[in-house]
Amino acid sequence: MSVDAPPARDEASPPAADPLRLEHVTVRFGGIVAIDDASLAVGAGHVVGLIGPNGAGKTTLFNVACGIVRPRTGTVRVMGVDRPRPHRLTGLGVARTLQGLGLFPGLTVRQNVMAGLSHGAPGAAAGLVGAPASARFLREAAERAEAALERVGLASAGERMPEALPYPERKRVALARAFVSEPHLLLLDEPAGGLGAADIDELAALVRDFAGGEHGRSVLLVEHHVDLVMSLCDRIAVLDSGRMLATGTPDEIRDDQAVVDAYLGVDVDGEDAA
Ligand SMILES: Nc1ncnc2c1ncn2[C@@H]1O[C@H](COP(=O)(O)OP(=O)(O)OP(=O)(O)O)[C@@H](O)[C@H]1O
Repeated sequence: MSVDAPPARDEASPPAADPLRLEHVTVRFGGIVAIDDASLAVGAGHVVGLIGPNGAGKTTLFNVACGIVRPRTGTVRVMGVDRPRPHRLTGLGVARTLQGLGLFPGLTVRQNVMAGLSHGAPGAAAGLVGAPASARFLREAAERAEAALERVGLASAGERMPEALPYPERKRVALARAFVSEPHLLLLDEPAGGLGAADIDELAALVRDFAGGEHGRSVLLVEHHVDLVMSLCDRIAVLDSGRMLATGTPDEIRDDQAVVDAYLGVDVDGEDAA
């Protein structure tokens, strides 16, 4: 990393077009068709949920959006850029969290969050503690990391090692690492995984706070926790066996018989759909 200051997002000018647009995407792993002609858009200022049964292809489609999986066919546009590589995402105003944690075990909590400001992919975190980063970069990155930690309720955790924190707090460190670059588009893969009800409520508040306001920030949320998706999302897309089964508002998805049959099974209040 050789920049002089952490990347700043221009809050006054969110993207005019959809921050994320996937069209007719097909992904195969050997003989398995993981994604079959699926399309998905996340509009400016929208929170979009991606749900579906185990093995439906949610993480694969998420990884297509992140540039980690290259689809065989289809259009992938992220912040107006065609099929950007993962290392370009931060520079484009995109941040992501992955399933699980993905924290760097040898770095402090603050350094982990600072890594969310680096443009380079491999070795990016090392750049934060090594020679190439300037003193000014490190000072500003540390300040921004502290602000992000404060935002997720971990103001005093910067000097600690992630493995010393309880799992829900480590999940919040991962979220702070995504928030620190002040992205226009946030991609979250199962952020509620392993969390209890109180932590899920806090997560919902943090995502709502991120997406709200006049800045038009957008979120793609892959999640099994249907109540969270229903309460947070403007629109929901439902994948089943790699195909897009339905897209719509939470109410439309809740009432969609094909979705109920394939995935929901019982309504979100916990009563039998039948
Ligand atoms: N790297 C891979 N190699 C081979 N098959 C894969 C690979 N990744 C995913 N698959 C297969 O692709 C399909 C979609 O998997 P994916 O993990 O995207 O589903 P998912 O909806 O995220 O599932 P879950 O909810 O269990 O996380 C599955 O059949 C899976 O076994």
